[in-house]
Amino acid sequence: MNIGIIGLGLMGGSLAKAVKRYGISKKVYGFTNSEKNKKEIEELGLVDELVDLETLKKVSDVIILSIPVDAIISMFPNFLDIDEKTTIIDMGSTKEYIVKNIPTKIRKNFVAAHPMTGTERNGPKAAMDNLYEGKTVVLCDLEDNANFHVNKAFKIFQEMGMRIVVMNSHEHDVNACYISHLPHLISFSLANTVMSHQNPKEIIALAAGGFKDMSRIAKSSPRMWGDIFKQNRENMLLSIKYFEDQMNEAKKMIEDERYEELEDWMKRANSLHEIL
Ligand SMILES: NC(=O)C1=CN([C@@H]2O[C@H](COP(=O)(O)OP(=O)(O)OC[C@H]3O[C@@H](n4cnc5c(N)ncnc54)[C@H](O)[C@@H]3O)[C@@H](O)[C@H]2O)C=CC1
Ligand SMILES: O=C(O)C(=O)Cc1ccc(O)cc1
Repeated sequence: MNIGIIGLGLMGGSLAKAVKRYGISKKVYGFTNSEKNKKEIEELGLVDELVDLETLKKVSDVIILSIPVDAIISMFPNFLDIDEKTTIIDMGSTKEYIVKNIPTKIRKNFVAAHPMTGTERNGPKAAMDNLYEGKTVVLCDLEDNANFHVNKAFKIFQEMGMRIVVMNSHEHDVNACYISHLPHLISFSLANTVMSHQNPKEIIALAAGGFKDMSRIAKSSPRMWGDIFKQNRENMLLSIKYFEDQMNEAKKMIEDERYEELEDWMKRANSLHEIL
């Protein structure tokens, strides 16, 4: 089998490394729309060959889309003439909007996936050797795919040492919102709160582990996250409301000096770690 990867940043570059290491792909082809990245991809030796999109479509048995979630949607028209045996897999962080917009002609070929692994870094230099091993990948709405394509996707992810979870795309987006999208928004908010202070350097000079833990993902790509917040807008708005409710509850208890209640509130938060 030959795999073609569109977008060779953190996710695509790491995937290229994994499929090569496990011998999953005879040859690994890549396509990027960025001249700057081409040089880096070649210097890092991420793929066997960088090709244009039309060539990638012809030579690949499986096409992997590891580009921002709005770019995935913009790519759809390019795939209307692909061979019925070509599998397309997207790695986007949102799923419902993507699945809803897959053209009927390629719906059976298009497997919607979300690897639950990553970092705050982006671009080809962020590609890692062991990003996927032992991690979970969510596959969505598989009832709309042909078995031939589902089996190919299972084979690739299993051979990379991943655990597969199957879920509908709506449920995926609700869960991903609370476990990933809201935490990223909170981290961006915390970073902006500190950066809006009159002397952020003085504050940051005191930063210990807790602040570093909570602000690491505020370094993530605004381009990538802007698309995710847009595509998961409804779930984001609801989760922000619930988060505001918690902040307001804490604020009120501090205002009213109800410190025993505040402790109980924190004890309830501690219990998360009994199930994490
Ligand atoms: N960063 C993370 O931790 C995770 C990201 N994802 C998803 O994976 C996808 C890729 O994310 P990353 O690899 O982190 O981003 P990245 O920014 O590191 O890499 C994306 C690459 O795609 C290229 N690209 C953009 N539009 C393109 C187009 N139309 N044609 C060809 N190449 C194009 C860019 O030049 C860039 O190098 C996104 O959909 C994201 O939501 C999923 C799980 C984790
Ligand atoms: O860096 C981290 O801790 C992440 O949570 C990375 C991440 C980003 C986006 C995803 O869709 C999944 C994982």
